[in-house]
Amino acid sequence: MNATIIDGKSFAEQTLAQTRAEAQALSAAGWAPRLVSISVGDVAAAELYVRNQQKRAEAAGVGFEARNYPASISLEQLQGVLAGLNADPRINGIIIQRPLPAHIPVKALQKAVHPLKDVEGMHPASIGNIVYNDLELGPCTAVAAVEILKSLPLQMEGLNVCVIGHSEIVGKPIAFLMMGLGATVTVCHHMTRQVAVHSRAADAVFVAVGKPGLVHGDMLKPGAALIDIGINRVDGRTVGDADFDSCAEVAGWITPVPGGVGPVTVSILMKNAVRATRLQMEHYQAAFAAAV
Ligand SMILES: NC(=O)C1=CN([C@@H]2O[C@H](COP(=O)(O)OP(=O)(O)OC[C@H]3O[C@@H](n4cnc5c(N)ncnc54)[C@H](OP(=O)(O)O)[C@@H]3O)[C@@H](O)[C@H]2O)C=CC1
Ligand SMILES: Nc1nc(=O)c2c([nH]1)NC[C@@H]1CN(c3ccc(C(=O)N[C@@H](CCC(=O)O)C(=O)O)cc3)C=[N+]21
Repeated sequence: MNATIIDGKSFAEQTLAQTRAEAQALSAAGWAPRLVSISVGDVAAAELYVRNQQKRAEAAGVGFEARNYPASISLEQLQGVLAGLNADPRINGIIIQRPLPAHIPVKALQKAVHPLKDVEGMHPASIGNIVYNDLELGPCTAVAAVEILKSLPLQMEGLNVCVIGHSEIVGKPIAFLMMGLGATVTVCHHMTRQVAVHSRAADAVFVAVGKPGLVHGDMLKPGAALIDIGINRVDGRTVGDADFDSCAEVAGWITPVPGGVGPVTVSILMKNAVRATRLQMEHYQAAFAAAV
């Protein structure tokens, strides 16, 4: 094996330690950070994520409440729930777990989360801000994947990057973040003719598709960094989108699954929760100062 295995757990711990200190300071000021997670219908897909969020929130000193709504709930009812959470000053962040049932349009729901409580960075306004390189509340998974790459001894300017998968939540924001850092970005998806042609030319490959074994060692340039974002359950085990063994032979660095991007994503979510709480406190203080 050639690749250095990137330790996402210890990376996440560093971020969490900082977040814990900030959460304590906010709590002392009467602004204890608090998150609400909303799952609708089939909760299995996001269950692991929610469980890890709950655990990490407790460790970071962030309040956490997981809510499940039945698949029969309407968009209007969910918008009502969100309006209540937006208006509640004790709630500082709202996470809408994906996937949602087919009758709930995800964009309409994300739009109903107040932008200051959008801890996953998925409100159309937050997504739009990425184009302006304004990352106050960036989308956690994309930010996590990019922060991992930034920690490697590679120069981001001019780096040839291949992103496989172009979802709104992962692939597209990664492409924008990397462009913002000066990389040259190629984005592949299910209509791309030969993904291997693009991935083999890249110094860094991000993969977020949801297909185990999609990326093989022969699709990589020797020494490249491989950031595997996929989370798949196969025979009761969690695996990524890369065939780990063959990729580790060729890559210079590789993120394992589990223990790679996943824990870092959760730590960025907690960081965003603290940041959102601080923004809300400042917003409130400014409004109060203007009123007196
Ligand atoms: N670690 C973490 O924190 C997170 C991990 N994940 C994981 O990442 C993976 C992707 O999630 P998500 O982005 O939400 O998934 P989506 O299903 O929304 O998107 C998958 C993307 O992969 C593309 N795709 C499908 N088949 C191929 C192919 N053969 N070659 C290249 N691209 C292809 C699709 O393209 P098209 O639209 O054109 O079909 C689409 O853009 C999942 O395993 C998920 O569990 C997700 C979020 C967070
Ligand atoms: N709105 C929304 N945002 C998401 O980011 C989102 C989502 N919905 N729906 C579900 C997927 C999946 N996902 C995971 C993130 C981290 C781990 C994680 O922490 N995994 C650990 C543990 C794995 C294990 O123990 O098996 C690891 O990779 O080491 C898992 C899964 C986020 N997703």
